[in-house]
This record gives sequence, structure tokens and C-alpha cells, in this order.
Amino acid sequence: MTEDDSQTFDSTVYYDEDADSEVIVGKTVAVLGYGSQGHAHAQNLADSGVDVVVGLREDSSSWDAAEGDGLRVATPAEAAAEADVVSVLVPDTVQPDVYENAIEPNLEAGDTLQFAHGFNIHYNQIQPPEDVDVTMVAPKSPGHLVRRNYENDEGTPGLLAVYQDATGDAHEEGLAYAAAIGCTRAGVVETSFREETETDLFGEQAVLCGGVTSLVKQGYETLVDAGYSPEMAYFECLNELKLIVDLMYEDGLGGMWDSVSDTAEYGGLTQGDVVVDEHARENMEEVLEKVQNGQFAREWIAENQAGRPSYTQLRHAEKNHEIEAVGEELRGLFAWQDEEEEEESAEVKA
Ligand SMILES: NC(=O)C1=CN([C@@H]2O[C@H](COP(=O)(O)OP(=O)(O)OC[C@H]3O[C@@H](n4cnc5c(N)ncnc54)[C@H](OP(=O)(O)O)[C@@H]3O)[C@@H](O)[C@H]2O)C=CC1
Ligand SMILES: CC[C@](O)(C(C)=O)C(=O)O
Ligand SMILES: [Mg+2]
Ligand SMILES: [Mg+2]
Repeated sequence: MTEDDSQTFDSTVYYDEDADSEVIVGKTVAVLGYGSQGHAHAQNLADSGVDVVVGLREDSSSWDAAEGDGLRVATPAEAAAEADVVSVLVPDTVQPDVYENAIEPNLEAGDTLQFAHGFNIHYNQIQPPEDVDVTMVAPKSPGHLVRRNYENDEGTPGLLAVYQDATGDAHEEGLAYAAAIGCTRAGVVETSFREETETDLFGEQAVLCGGVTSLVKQGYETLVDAGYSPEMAYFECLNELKLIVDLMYEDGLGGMWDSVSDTAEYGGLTQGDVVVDEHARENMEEVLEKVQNGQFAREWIAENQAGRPSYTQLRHAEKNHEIEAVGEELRGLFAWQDEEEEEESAEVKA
């Protein structure tokens, strides 16, 4: 069975009790990649009793870290060869190459191709054989929190999708994988590769990563250009955002509105749409259109084929924005990051 895109998925939420961990504990899972998602999936799976082998390039900077975390490490081809489930957690743009050279030659009938994002299946960059299962367990969180939550006996919400069910067990095995990385502790919702891919790309571009950072920088620059100190602008437009979003995370927009002052609530409700106005909505719809018609995917693939010229320039400009230096200095002065977070943020920078 291959995914029926027109299928509307019900909003059943799956929890630990809905998963049969025995389905995956007896299998070998190759986790290809040991980065944000890979290090979390591999360690969480292993801590859940799953036989894990990490697949990395022989000159990988992550090889020693994975071995240091008590995991077996092999090349991607070696890992795929011994695995029943191959979890593809290398960057989206290298997955087709890794699939062609390391995974596909070592896939056997009845194996599972598992993803954390649907990009390469949805945009037809990887076309799996008909005799394997193709699933996705996509944590709705950065990987470092997937690991932190698991270690704290907490869960991370996730999505489950079955693109191809050659064995008839894809859903059950995907749910067991989700449980083993801690997602069913929080709740797992079933979706499709199309829906996850398009909503995830839109969300990270228009809201979570792109939209928010642009709003923060524009707010910071507005205050600094008006003569206010960079430190004041940082505190107001970046640092306090976490505290505001924490309230929304815990109890919706109302949870935040109920906690801030009436003055802030009135000002926010009247001026918010002045700043993020109907043009923002029109722009968001254009962003979504480019995701849906494949234009963004083609642009991102071409950017990588060209050696990432624009991406490199944009990353450089972002790292050199004044707010980064101001923030680094202020974060060093204030003891608001606990040790665990400081260690992790050092890891992320490495
Ligand atoms: N980041 C996140 O929180 C989320 C990511 N995802 C998805 O998870 C997947 C993995 O992304 P993410 O965890 O961010 O990836 P990262 O960039 O954090 O990590 C990539 C890993 O892959 C390895 N790698 C890179 N190139 C190759 C290669 N050619 N062959 C073998 N290994 C390679 C790297 O090791 P080295 O370079 O040392 O060899 C590194 O261990 C993607 O599909 C992404 O969309 C989904 C949800 C959230
Ligand atoms: C929000 C960015 C993300 O989609 C994620 C952490 O979920 C990603 O691709 O990293
Ligand atoms: Mg995401
Ligand atoms: Mg994403």
C-alpha cells in the first residue's frame, strides 16, 4: 500500500499504551547521521532497549561522540546492511546520495526506510522499492530537546506517517519507533508525508525560524536606530520572547494574555496587526505556494548543487548581526541558563 494523499487522517492521538515496543526491540535499527535528530533518536532507541548501529562517514566528526555515548558505529552501508530499519537522519540534501550509494544496495525485502522529515519522498528525490516499508516519525521539536525530554522522563510530540506498507506492519512498527524515542509519552498524531513536508517547510520558513527571527531583528533595529541601547533592545525583543512563548506553550495565547498587563494586552491587540499586516498574510501565502508547487524544493536542491553560495552568505550575515554579539555578552553576565542548557548550546555550536 502506498500513501493516499487524498486520505484525511483522523486526529487520533497515540500514547505509550497504544504502542507495542516488542515490535521494534527485537530489530536492529541503523541511525544514519548523529546530528540534531540522529544523536537523539540513536540514544533514545538504545535506552529503550533497541539494538542500534549508527551509520557515519569514516571521517565523521561525530564518530567519536557516538562511540563515547556507548553506541556501535559503522559506515552507512555497513549499518544499512545489518539493519531491519534504516532511519535516514542525514541532512535532507545529501539523503538521495546516501540512499543511492549506501542504503539502496543494502535494502532487503521487508526492511523499513524511516525518516524524520518527508522532503525526499514527497518531492520524489528518493523512490524506494515496492518491497520495503516507508515510514516517518517526525518529532515536532529540535533534536536536542528530543534527547533532553527523554532523559527527563518526558516526551516530545511527534507525527507518524506511512508512505508504503509492504509488510502490513508499517503502522505498528512506526508507532513502536515513536514510543522508543519518547514521542508517545507526549502524543503522536498520524499524518501523510505530503502534509508533514508542506506544513513543516511552511512553519519553519514563515513562523518558527524565518518569521520570528526577522521580527526580532526588525524590532531590535527599530529600537537601536531610535537611540535606545542595544542591551535594552536585546532584552525587550529577544530575551523576553522565550518567557512569552513559554506561556503560550503552556496555556495558549490566552495564557500569555492573562499574564501580561492590561496595557500590554491592549497595545498588543491593537498594534500587532499593524506590524504583521495583510501584506504579511499575502507573503505567507506566497511562501506556502512555493512549498506546494515544489519551487522551494527545486531552489534548495539547486543551491546545494551549486555549493551553497547564497546559504553561506546568508549564514555569515546572520552570525554577524549585532544582536548576536550583544546577546552573547549579556547571556554571559546573567545566570539564567542552567548548566544543562549551557552544555547543550556548546554542543550545538560545535
Ligand atoms: N534538526 C531538527 O531538529 C530536525 C530535523 N529533522 C530532519 O531530520 C533529518 C536530519 O536532520 P538534522 O538532524 O538536522 O541533521 P544534522 O545536520 O544535525 O546532522 C547531520 C548528520 O549527518 C551526518 N552526515 C552529513 N553528511 C553526511 C553524508 N554525506 N553521509 C553520512 N553522514 C552524513 C553528519 O555527520 P558528519 O558531517 O560528521 O559526517 C551529522 O551527524 C533531516 O531529514 C531533517 O529534516 C526533522 C525534525 C527536526
Ligand atoms: C522548526 C525547524 C524544524 O522543522 C524542526 C526543528 O522541527 C527543522 O527542520 O529543524
Ligand atoms: Mg519541524
Ligand atoms: Mg523542518
